[in-house]
Amino acid sequence: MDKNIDIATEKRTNWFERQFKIKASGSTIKTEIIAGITTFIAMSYILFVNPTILGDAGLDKGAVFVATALTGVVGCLAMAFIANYPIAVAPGLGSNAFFAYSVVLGMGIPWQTALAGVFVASLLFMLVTVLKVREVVINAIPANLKAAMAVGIGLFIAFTGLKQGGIVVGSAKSFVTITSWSDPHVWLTVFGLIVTIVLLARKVPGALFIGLAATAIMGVVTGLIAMPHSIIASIPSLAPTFGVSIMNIHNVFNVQMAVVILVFFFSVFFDTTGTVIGLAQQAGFIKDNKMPKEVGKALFADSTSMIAGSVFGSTPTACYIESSTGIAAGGRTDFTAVVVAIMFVLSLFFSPLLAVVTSQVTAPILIIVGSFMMKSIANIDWSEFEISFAAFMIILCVPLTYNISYDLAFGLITYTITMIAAGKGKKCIRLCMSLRSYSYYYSSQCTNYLLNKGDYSWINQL
Ligand SMILES: Nc1nc2[nH]cnc2c(=O)[nH]1
Repeated sequence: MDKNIDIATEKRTNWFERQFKIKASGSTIKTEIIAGITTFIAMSYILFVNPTILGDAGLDKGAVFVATALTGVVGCLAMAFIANYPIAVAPGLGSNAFFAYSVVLGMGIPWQTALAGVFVASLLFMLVTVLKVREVVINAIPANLKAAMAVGIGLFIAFTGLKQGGIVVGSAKSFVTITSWSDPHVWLTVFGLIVTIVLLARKVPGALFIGLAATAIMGVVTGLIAMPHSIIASIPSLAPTFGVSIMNIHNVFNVQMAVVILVFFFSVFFDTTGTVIGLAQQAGFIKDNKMPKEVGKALFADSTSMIAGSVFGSTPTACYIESSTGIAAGGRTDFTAVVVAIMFVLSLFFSPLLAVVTSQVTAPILIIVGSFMMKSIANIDWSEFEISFAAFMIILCVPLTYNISYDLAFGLITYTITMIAAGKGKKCIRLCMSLRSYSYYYSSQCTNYLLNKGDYSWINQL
């Protein structure tokens, strides 16, 4: 009898090891669990920040809370079982602020249509990954302009944070100005900002989450935020946002939405590619400076979760840079990502805490994440005027116009003018030609894939 139990346990252990290769990776189950929990703590603020930001755009907060958690579950499991990486996936901070404040409130696009745009962008992302046209996409927009977009969106997010927190206010004389400091809510934002930047500077794991929690507690203690009625409750309904993206797909066929879709697509694509390579480097997965084949699978996993997220009612997903905390804690296998997925499931019962996450509580995070995006400014070639002026126009106009289609248009038009004037017009034309020939080649590849439907071996070749 004991022998039978032993054999059964050994079989289970073998399955577990075959699946997650924990021993083979030089890790232990305990280390992987600790790594998963560490990553989750570092990123869990998104569960409360996402509903607050998307709530400003008119989405139901309870539904977005559930959509965020479910997207995290799908994303982490997809990353674990498709790419086998210890990387967590959830709706990205940055794209949600961009969705709410620029696309919906700035450009006046209904949130239902914007969500349909996220769905189309995620299909495009998946198509590009499956057809392996990574390089074409990477080369499609000049590197300097891509970097400028990230910087501009970073400035935009930080500006939104300053506005939400009440630190920067409107002015009839100078357009914007500093607050009068008479509103105590503004001081709550300042408190949160100071606590969070001190924690970040001291490299405390989960600094953003702890900063958010400290600001919310300070708000409740000082009476600036109402006490929540409870901490645990049943799961809110997903009905207000579920499937809305698909039902509104007919509204995305116009130029304005085409630009929004491209911006979502490009920002997710470059974010995921960059983050996965950075994290794979940290985990020691990159040998001989060769791009690991799992990068393609990670892009596929991310696009899968982005599709799921947009159907649930959430904004584009990202491979979370916070996964670096779990990797630093020793996480080396996909089991780390599975643990994060389990934590997301458990978090579904904590929705009442949403009530204490007001805009003063999220403002410090927006300002800080904006600063994270500034680092791309170093990738812009400031020595060549014909390049740098277009980049400058994009950076300047993203926060000032609140309208990404104008920014991209300003950037591309000034880039074309200055490049032609500098006698480098051929570079722009060559780019268009290569895009056209790639599109012919890959449309035939696409047909092949469709004819081979039912055969999923191609996932291994991503
Ligand atoms: N890479 C990445 N990490 C994040 N962590 C929180 N939001 C994001 C995001 O948009 N991208």
